[in-house]
Amino acid sequence: MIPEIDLKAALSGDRGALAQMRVAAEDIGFLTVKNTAVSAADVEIALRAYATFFKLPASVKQSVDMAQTGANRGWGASQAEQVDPESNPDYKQVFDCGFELAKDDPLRQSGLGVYAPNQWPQGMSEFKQAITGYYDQALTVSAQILQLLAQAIGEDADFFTDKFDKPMALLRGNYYPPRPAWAGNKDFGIAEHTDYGCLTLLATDGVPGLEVKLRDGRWIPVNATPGTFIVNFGEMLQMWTEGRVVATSHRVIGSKEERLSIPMFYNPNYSTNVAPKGSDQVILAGEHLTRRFDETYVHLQSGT
Ligand SMILES: O=C(O)CCC(=O)C(=O)O
Ligand SMILES: [Fe+2]
Repeated sequence: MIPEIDLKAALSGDRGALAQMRVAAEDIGFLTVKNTAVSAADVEIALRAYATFFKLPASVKQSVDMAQTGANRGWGASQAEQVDPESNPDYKQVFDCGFELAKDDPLRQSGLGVYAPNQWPQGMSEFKQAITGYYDQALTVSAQILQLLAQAIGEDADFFTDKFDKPMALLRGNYYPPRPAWAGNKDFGIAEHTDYGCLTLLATDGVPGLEVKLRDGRWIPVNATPGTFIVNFGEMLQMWTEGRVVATSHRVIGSKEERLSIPMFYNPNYSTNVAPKGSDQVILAGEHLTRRFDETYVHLQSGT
């Protein structure tokens, strides 16, 4: 039911893959992708690095707690994020890192949270190396998938290219501990939500957990083992394409088994106009994204 695309074949012009891409983008909002330049072993390196980080004592993780910097860089504790106002804050923990601007880029002085400096825990150079290595790989694959998407929806293959040369791309490690004994029906690993940006490239450790909401309201599981990826589209792209590309709700309830997932949230340059294509409005990608982050992070909400 969820289309699966062979990326290598698709990039060499397989028409069937483009048709699949169109169904994924316009109907379901999800696809799985295999045969990319990122191998299972590459993903395992990133998974192992995150696993090591999340097992550190809370006191060490607190040294890079994002609640201290006000930007989404570093560690986010359990309950730091509430993606669904109807549910309780999520019980997952996260570690976020983002795009590194060039040293002489004037945007570095801008103080924009979406380009904030990364926060790496002291004395863990292997962790930093593993995660930044995977970050670059995930950027490449995300850009390739967007190229296909552009073609699938009738744009030039390079429609997105210059709009993503300083991408507000956020790589996240999600750690879901076993579902806590106290968890009730308003508690989730991550509650029902749609992603905020354009494209999400998700790797997981293979433990099931992700569920996607169909139009009839049924929830179906989607799984991918290291080396294959789950891809979905976000609210910004839905708005930009006048609803042609759909942002589909998803969630993780969680189970007895702990689980790791690694989404790359791939978003355009801050100043890209992502207003509906046919309109004469101007909506800056960076402002749109910042507003959605502010609504989600418990530490950025006023009165809490
Ligand atoms: O862990 C997953 O499978 C999904 C995570 C997710 O939806 C998110 O981080 O936005
Ligand atoms: Fe998500």
